[in-house]
Amino acid sequence: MAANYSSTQSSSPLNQRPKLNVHRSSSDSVARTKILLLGLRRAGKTSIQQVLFNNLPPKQTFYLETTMRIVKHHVDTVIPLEIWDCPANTTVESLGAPLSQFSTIIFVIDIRDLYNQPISKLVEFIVASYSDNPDISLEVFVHKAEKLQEDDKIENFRQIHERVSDRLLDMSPEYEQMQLNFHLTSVYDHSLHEAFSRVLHKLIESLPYLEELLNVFCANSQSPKAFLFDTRSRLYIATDASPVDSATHNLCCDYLQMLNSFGPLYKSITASPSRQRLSGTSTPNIPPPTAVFGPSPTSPSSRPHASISSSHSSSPALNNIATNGTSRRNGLLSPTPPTPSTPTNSNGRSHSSPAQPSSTQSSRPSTADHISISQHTGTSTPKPPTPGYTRTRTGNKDLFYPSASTSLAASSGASAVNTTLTYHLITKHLALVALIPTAVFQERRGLLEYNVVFFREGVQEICDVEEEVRGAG
Ligand SMILES: Nc1nc2c(ncn2[C@@H]2O[C@H](COP(=O)(O)OP(=O)(O)OP(=O)(O)O)[C@@H](O)[C@H]2O)c(=O)[nH]1
Repeated sequence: MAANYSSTQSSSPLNQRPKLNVHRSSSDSVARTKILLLGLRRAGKTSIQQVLFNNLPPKQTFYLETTMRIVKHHVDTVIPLEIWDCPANTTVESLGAPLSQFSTIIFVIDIRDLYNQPISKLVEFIVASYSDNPDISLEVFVHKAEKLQEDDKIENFRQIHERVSDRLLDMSPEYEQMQLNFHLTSVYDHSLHEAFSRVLHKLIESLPYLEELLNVFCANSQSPKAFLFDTRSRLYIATDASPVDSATHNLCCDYLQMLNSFGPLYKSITASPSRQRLSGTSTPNIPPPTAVFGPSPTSPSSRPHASISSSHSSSPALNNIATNGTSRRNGLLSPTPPTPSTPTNSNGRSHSSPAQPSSTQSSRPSTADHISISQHTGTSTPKPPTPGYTRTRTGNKDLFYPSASTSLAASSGASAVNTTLTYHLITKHLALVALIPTAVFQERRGLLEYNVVFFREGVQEICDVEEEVRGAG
């Protein structure tokens, strides 16, 4: 039920994405997307910023001091953000910058605050945005939702929504054109992460490409759901086309949090500080594991050498993601549905199709050492990981990509499918978290990781373009 009322946005975020509105400050070399965080005193603005981007434990928000002046926070995720945490008395005039500079306004209202004051303030900003920046994305976080019982929560949420709409309609029917999105949020559960992720999606120009990569990955890896997460904030940057259900999102978020917590316990002998310095891609959250895995990379190229391409799609990375049970035809890897009758050896190797990359580690791209060890706990509670990593060398760069997995026991019924939750670091700050049927994970592990290589390549290309635009624009 929560999923139904947590956000009132009706159409796809893709349709609502405003034009790229970025500004470079004199002290900053990158152009940042600006987000305005507004609301009355003690509404929870600073808590939201600190919990999401500073890893502040929710309980410690109690000790935050009142914000006396505007504080600008720089956040580097898939797009560079500048979040303005404003004091309660900020007005359009005292803001010190035109609203046209901002891409999004997030207005925070305490869910128990049904009085006029917050609604008047919100309406003031909506009216000003209408004339200054009609493309701005207006988001209302009805916050501290966990404080109320389910029925009261829904009722208060409805009332706040209704009062804002009525007030705008009373002023002028033209304000109805302003698209307002309401979200129920709390720092004490995952609703805040889910809501902020949805806000972020409207700002990511490259979202359709990331989504397409995820769609292709899911289709070819038999994954029912995959997320691309920002590892530090645990916001999901993109997901595949299947609907997001809160339970799955929460599970993936928890797994990421657990990996973030346990990551520092793992250390690789091969990943010496000098190597990590050389790479410039140390992974602060999940350093590589203690064991020494596999041989050192020998090829100077990070690109897998499989010469697989397709004329059907514009992205080489998309084309190259292989399916479970692939066959090589005319130099292409093309999908063939896995046939149960195909004889396989204990490693899942198909005897009928020697060219299949799905079955063995050795058939994976030769220049990437793929070693990842999964942990099968037989429980749905994520346990400390036994991560692995992929090491890839690009020119003089030595890149480490930790990976981990845990199996989740099917809840009930003989027909229930056991699922494995997998984690693969994709870029310095982005990770792919996917649900994979355990049977597929065990039997087609090589292929899965093969697909991850191409997925990673696609995402890195997109991030490079984004960086180039922001840096040069
Ligand atoms: N129950 C609950 N309390 C919250 C939540 N978020 C924030 N709080 C509490 O609300 C209080 C105010 O939080 P702040 O983040 O300082 O609020 P603010 O809007 O920045 O306040 P000002 O700086 O005065 O404008 C703190 O005691 C927080 O612990 C939430 O989701 N649930």
